[in-house]
Amino acid sequence: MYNEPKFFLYAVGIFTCYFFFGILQERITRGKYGEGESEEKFTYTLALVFFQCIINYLYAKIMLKFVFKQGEDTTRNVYYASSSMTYLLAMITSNMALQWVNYPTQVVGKSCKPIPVMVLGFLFGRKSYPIQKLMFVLIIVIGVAMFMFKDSEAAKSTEPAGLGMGELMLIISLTMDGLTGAVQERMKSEHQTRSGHMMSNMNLWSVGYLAVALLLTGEIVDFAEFVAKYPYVLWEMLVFSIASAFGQFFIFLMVTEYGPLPCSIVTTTRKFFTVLASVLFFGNSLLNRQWVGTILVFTGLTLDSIYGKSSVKKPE
Ligand SMILES: Nc1ncnc2c1ncn2[C@@H]1O[C@H](COP(=O)(O)OP(=O)(O)O)[C@@H](O)[C@H]1O
Repeated sequence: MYNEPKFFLYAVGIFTCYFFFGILQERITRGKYGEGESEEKFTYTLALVFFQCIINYLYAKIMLKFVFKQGEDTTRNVYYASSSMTYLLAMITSNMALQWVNYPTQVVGKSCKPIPVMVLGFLFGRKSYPIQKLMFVLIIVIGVAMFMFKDSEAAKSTEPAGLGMGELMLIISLTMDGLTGAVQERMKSEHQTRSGHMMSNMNLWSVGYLAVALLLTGEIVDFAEFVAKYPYVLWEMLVFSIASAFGQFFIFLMVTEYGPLPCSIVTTTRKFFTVLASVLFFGNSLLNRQWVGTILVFTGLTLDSIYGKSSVKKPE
């Protein structure tokens, strides 16, 4: 699978778009608005995701109309309704986790994603994997976590060791990622849902949920006041959402053609390569632990690409 040109193309698409996505996201959410006393931060997660989902939806619709004609969609609405809810909750809780844990901890936590995707895919997605696949995925995840883990940052954390709110948010987020994958697995096997349909419908449902949430929380009012003061933030949000739409397009191609598990392996590997590239780019050398992590990631990926192909249930 990994050596198929199409898989490689989708992976490169995800790597490239999410690279820009990350930069733009940081610019918006960590940027400083205003001067001195009146300096403010951007705290409008719901509004940002709302905007993002609208652009994702429009992009999917445009692609469906002009580029990829994907015919009739027979997918049950309950699948779209539930997977978009879990997809949103995964994004929101992983954002919320940042209030309690630092960014590196969040990334390490979320790099375990392939594990809940496998486990919940098995429990609720009617998908089973050979045991060796589970082993290879574990090797990759342990490698990524070892590579990313920052002893110094973790030691500095003000939170007591163990399960705090941040960890709880990450666990909820990972569970939601796993459930999203499980429902997508069902759409794929029962309805052969195509990428454009899945992307447009999941984002449309999400826009609906977010509209309600924006009204109920009153965030819409605060956000409108913020935009009135700093209108250029809308422009930044637009560029960010376009990067998101391009990236998500490849994500949905990957999910519908290869499945949520390979997709989560690619997105996890992407995070690893981003950090590896930045370490090397800035001329830093790898710590011993990071070398071991790197070797584990490459070993896991190689083994998975050679021996991890088959899924037990689904005839290819
Ligand atoms: N299976 C999926 N279905 C729909 N969207 C997904 C899926 N996997 C990832 N995405 C989208 O891609 C974004 C980035 O995913 P990822 O790189 O795994 O990071 P994280 O989940 O930690 O934010 C997610 O926020 C989500 O919008």
